[in-house]
Amino acid sequence: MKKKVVVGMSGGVDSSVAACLLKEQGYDVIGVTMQIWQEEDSCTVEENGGCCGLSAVEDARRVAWTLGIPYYVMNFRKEFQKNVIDYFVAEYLHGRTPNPCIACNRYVKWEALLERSLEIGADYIATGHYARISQLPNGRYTIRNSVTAAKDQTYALYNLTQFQLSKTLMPIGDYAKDEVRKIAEDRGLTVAKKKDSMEICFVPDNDYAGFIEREAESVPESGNFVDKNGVILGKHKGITHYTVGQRKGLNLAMGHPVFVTGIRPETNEVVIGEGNDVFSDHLICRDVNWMAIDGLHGEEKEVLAKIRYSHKGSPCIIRELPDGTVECRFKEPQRAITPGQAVVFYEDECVVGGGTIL
Ligand SMILES: Nc1ncnc2c1ncn2[C@@H]1O[C@H](COP(=O)(O)OP(=O)(O)OP(=O)(O)O)[C@@H](O)[C@H]1O
Repeated sequence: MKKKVVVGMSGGVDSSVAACLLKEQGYDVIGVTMQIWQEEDSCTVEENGGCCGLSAVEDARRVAWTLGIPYYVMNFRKEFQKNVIDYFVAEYLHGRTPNPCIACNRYVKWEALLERSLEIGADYIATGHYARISQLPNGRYTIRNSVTAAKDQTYALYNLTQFQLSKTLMPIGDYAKDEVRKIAEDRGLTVAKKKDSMEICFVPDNDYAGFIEREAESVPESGNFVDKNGVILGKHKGITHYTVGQRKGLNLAMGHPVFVTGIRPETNEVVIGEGNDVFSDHLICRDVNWMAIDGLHGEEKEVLAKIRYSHKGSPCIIRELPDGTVECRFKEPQRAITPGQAVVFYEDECVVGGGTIL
């Protein structure tokens, strides 16, 4: 009997081609668009990057019709609100810089969608992510870099569980973006030339602070910019406007470039320093999800660590601390290690694991 796969269709070219390739490989394919954020009738592709609005649904439906596969829209707004929006707002209010795509992947795209897909008799779910899933000789599942380094999305997928990986297909990871567009064009899929989506789909114009002010129960108040000795340098607009490493928009005339080096929610202070103060050669992370290995078992390990989505990765040694957190010592100091962001460890292009920077 044909294996059944639910493909998460965002109306973009990548997930459309994922559905198309799986159909051609002989799977019984079902297309699903998750409604996760905006109201259906108030949202356009331009506004939200095409992840869940009416035009995304129309595009996905048209592709499903062209491919001759069943297509459904499922409501995941509650799951998205709780696991992504509430977390995003709370992290900023605590002076951290969250990565909502990682939370969305683990808890909404995988936990919620996989659960519902299994309930309707599917064997797998699939997405149009630029990453490849493999099973290692030790039996564990891991995620390997996409063949297209520029599109690689492994960083945002480090938090998937072994069970989730064992039930997932990512057929796009073997292709370059222009190959994906070519496949779409050859098969007559109307989304072949569609623009790529923005980084965070639910924040219009990248205005995080404005979004948080609309979502949070109370608006963050103005407070002091201080130097590392506590000397007051000026007034800030509220801690949610800042992230570690930030230089622009500080409105501080110090006569030389200054940067945010820390955020102190307990005293409502933003700490300011000079270029050198933004560099550090170590970090500690919590809630580590191991992927290629099942833990360090008291050993140290040399890996490549990425400290943000756009970071190219830097060599470091990791070791587990008695409280279960993991320490990461870099060979070279790194710029703007930011609490709340993920650190993801790689070995031979495979995700070893990752956690949240403290
Ligand atoms: N609202 C949604 N409903 C169903 N699946 C989704 C949705 N949003 C994203 N996905 C799935 O997650 C994958 C990665 O999402 P991302 O936002 O990075 O899109 P993308 O790389 O622009 O891909 P696409 O071209 O398919 O939009 C998509 O390819 C799709 O499979």
